[in-house]
Amino acid sequence: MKLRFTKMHGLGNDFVVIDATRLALELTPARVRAIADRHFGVGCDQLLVVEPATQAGVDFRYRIFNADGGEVEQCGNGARCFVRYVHDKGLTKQREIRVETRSGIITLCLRTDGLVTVDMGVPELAPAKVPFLSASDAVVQPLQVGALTLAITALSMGNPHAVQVVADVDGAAVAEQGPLIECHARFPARVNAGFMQVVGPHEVRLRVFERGAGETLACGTGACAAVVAGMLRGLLQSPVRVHTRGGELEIAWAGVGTPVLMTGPAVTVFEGEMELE
Ligand SMILES: N[C@@H](CCC[C@H](N)C(=O)O)C(=O)O
Repeated sequence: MKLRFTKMHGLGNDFVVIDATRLALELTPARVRAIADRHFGVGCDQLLVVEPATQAGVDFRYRIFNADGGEVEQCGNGARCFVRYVHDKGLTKQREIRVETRSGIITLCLRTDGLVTVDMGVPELAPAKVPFLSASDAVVQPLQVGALTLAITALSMGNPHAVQVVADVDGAAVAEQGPLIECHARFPARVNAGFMQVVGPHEVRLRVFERGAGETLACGTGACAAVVAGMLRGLLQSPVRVHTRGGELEIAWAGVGTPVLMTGPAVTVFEGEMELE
């Protein structure tokens, strides 16, 4: 079966995007892994699928698959690419759309300056909602990783995040700690591991070891989670400029119980056709 796709990225977090609005597409984990494979497939951190909405008052269904084949709840950089894609492909003329994801409805806005602002929803702080196994709801919690006790903030941006503050993000043990945190027994759904260096009250540097994809050049939900964690810890004030290895995002948050707003670019790289077995 031949399948048309578009290659996109948000700050180097790269995606294969497929229009399944008029196509019944069976995406098994093995098929997703084959598409995402950087040597034998197209290559991407995540596969994004555009589907018709299944409920009233929503424009599309937005599905997200990690490179490891697992379907997940949310992807921030992907959300910005999603609105650019449906607009560029003529699937909608609206610059503001509402899309359903596994973790609820989010609103995406393609601005006239080309940047995209996404209302990523209200962060979940209760450990059970992350999910994070903990009897305490303290903002900073100890997490035993090998011989180290890390101080993490666990929260959900629709998907699970564990954020720690580091002195120097370039020297952070992302490759060593990332896989151990991702699969830590206290995160039953696994977790995205963020390493944040605070530069000032409105500026951080961030690296994220993503669940199901490894370290990516940027993680949109990771940037939102880092800013929420930093604000809850009293280290940051909104808005915050987040420097990732792939570029910059601006994150705004008015505080507990309010949604996080993420603004950044969305880029189309090329179009193609692949053989899907
Ligand atoms: N790159 C994404 C997050 C993608 C999903 C994540 N790896 C997970 O498993 O939750 C982003 O930009 O938010």
